[in-house]
Amino acid sequence: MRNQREDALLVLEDGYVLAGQAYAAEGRTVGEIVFATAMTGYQETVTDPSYHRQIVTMTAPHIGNTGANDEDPESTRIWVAGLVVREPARRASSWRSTGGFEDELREQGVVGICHLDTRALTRHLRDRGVMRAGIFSGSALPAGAMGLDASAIGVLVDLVRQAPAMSGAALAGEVSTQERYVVEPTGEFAGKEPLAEIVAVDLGIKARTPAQLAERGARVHVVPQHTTLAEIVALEPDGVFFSNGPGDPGSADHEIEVLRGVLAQGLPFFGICFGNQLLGRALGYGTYKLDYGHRGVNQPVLDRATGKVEITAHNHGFAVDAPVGEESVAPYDDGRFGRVEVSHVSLNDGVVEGLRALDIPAFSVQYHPEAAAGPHDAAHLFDRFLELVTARRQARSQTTGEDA
Ligand SMILES: NC(=O)CC[C@H](N)C(=O)O
Repeated sequence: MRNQREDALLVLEDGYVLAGQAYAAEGRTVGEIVFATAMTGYQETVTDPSYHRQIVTMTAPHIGNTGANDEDPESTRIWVAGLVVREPARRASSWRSTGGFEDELREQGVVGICHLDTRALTRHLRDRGVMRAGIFSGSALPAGAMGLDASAIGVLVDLVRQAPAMSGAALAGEVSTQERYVVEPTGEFAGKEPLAEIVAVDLGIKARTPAQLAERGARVHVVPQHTTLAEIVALEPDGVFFSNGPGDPGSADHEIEVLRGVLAQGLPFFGICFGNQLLGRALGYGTYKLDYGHRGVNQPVLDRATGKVEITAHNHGFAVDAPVGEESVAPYDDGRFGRVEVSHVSLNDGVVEGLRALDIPAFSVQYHPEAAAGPHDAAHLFDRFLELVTARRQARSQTTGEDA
């Protein structure tokens, strides 16, 4: 905790400005400003690689209350481009805490701002849509800026407008692992022959995702974003998984080409979030940018097949443009991948939240069944994937057995 905070400004590309005080590191940062409504899980949020190049506004008014620990991060570093909080905790209190959250952010150089009206900011973003923004504090503030001098603010707005836009951004390669690694089965499956071999393409993967598969008996080969179809096939997987990740799915051409190859081989496929958008695109549907996206851990989603509602974790700014209602023939290549249905929709705004192919073993969801942080309502989707991959493994071993 610090006693003296520097002045800070939050400046949006449309000229909206809020004054506050420096939080975490001082200096300057730019990115797309979004808001996240989770009341818990701030460590999981800031370490989610899908937030790369985004400044995250926490709508929960107190951040840092439970400190920081080494167990909750979802990746090896903090990815958010900046953090906006109403009121930093003055004292961390939790038996799990091993340090302060703000200290952790500062050590990793994350520039933030606090003591500003995050409710007004969130309403502004809901009205106008998410946009680029910058946080400026300490020596990054030009003279007169805190007095809202027009030319000083103009300089900052110009800096914000020079930042790259999220639309069109291809960012998965910037967050993906550079080296392949393996997550072995855990729990009751530890040390046993894996039930299945799964290749998980890391487009910004969260640690809980391979962990969920490993807990169900799979051996998970986590591979870099630039992995080719031939490299995936060489690992002889029983199924392929595409993770969440930052950026615009409309720019992920390499991934879509690889995914079409995976689907054409009949390999079982499961995708989460970015992975759902890429399945949509591989099948020939479009994607589009939402006005302000879904980010939080209490988003209601309807499973259209069962009529059940799941309360789920979300972090997405783009969505798939596919017809909700009757099944449709996937438009790609004259329908070579057969029929598809929108399996899940958001009960807040009707946005497509899941896809299921009816003629090939592929499905995906726009939300986060790995639930880190968030409710565990959707964990059964990992069971569904394991059923697909183990069924294929059994069918394959029977064929090999007959051949032998
Ligand atoms: N969490 C994710 O995978 C996000 C996917 C994509 N970058 C979006 O914002 O919609």
